[in-house]
Amino acid sequence: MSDLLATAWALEQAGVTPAFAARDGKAAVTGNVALLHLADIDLAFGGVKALSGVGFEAAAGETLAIIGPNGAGKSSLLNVINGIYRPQGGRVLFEGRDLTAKGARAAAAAGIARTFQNIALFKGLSVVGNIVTGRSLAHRAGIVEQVLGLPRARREEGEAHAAALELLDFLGLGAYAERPVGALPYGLQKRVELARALAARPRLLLLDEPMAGMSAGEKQELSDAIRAAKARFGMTVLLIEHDIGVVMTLSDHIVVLDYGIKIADGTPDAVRNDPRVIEAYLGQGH
Ligand SMILES: Nc1ncnc2c1ncn2[C@@H]1O[C@H](COP(=O)(O)OP(=O)(O)OP(=O)(O)O)[C@@H](O)[C@H]1O
Repeated sequence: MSDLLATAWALEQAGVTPAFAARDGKAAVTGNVALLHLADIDLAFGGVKALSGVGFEAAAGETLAIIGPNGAGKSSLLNVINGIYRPQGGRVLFEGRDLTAKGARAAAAAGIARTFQNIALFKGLSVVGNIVTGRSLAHRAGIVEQVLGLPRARREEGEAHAAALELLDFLGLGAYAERPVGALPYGLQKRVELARALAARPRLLLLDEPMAGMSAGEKQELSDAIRAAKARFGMTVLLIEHDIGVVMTLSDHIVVLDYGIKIADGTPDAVRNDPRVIEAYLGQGH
């Protein structure tokens, strides 16, 4: 454990909020303040060690890619960050708040949203209907009010619908708003999933293999949509991606895992030339 982390934990024990964002004022790669800080994460499934002592920082506003061969622990790491998995060791700090093992609802409420490797949309529901569900966390009216259609619930529903349409227009999906999601081509469904995650107005957006199964043209469109969304909403993006070309053009910062261990952490240029990274990929036949 670093001295800094030990100090922060001691402060927390004493009831003082740890201020990782103030770590020399900066995060490692981009020089911005750290939004997410993972420290010494250990995760095992029975005898299988999925993650061993993994730690890194994501700076506010950067695009961070997690890469590594199959089985390296990438999806497990994402599930630790958004509270689905409870690590056996280590800490997840988001904006200085300890989210470790607090669960997926706490992570979502703190401002972390995600998309899934296999599209997780309601296929029979319209595109706009799917986006409105992405905003549900922001709804303040209770379920009883919603069922009874009381004024605040009705107003919030109207606002959510208008905001969803605006978001769809922004992502070039306005023409599909009333179409059932299941009837759209795969590339458009992936963009709808991005729109749904953005509807929650996250400060950290987790993307699990967003380009999987896409054509070159669809990858380009989704990359452009991610860049445009970042420019408009200013959030931090953390993505898992196998397409190294996409990773190199989209990311400011890359963390490389191999067998559950972090083997590299730096800028695309530094990581691309790292002998350990080259060996990990060549050794696995990538
Ligand atoms: N729910 C689970 N139960 C048991 N073992 C698991 C579980 N999830 C992951 N593992 C194991 O943990 C290790 C890391 O898996 P993980 O899916 O996180 O890797 P990954 O880098 O995302 O792989 P891929 O690129 O193939 O998606 C693997 O050995 C995997 O078999």
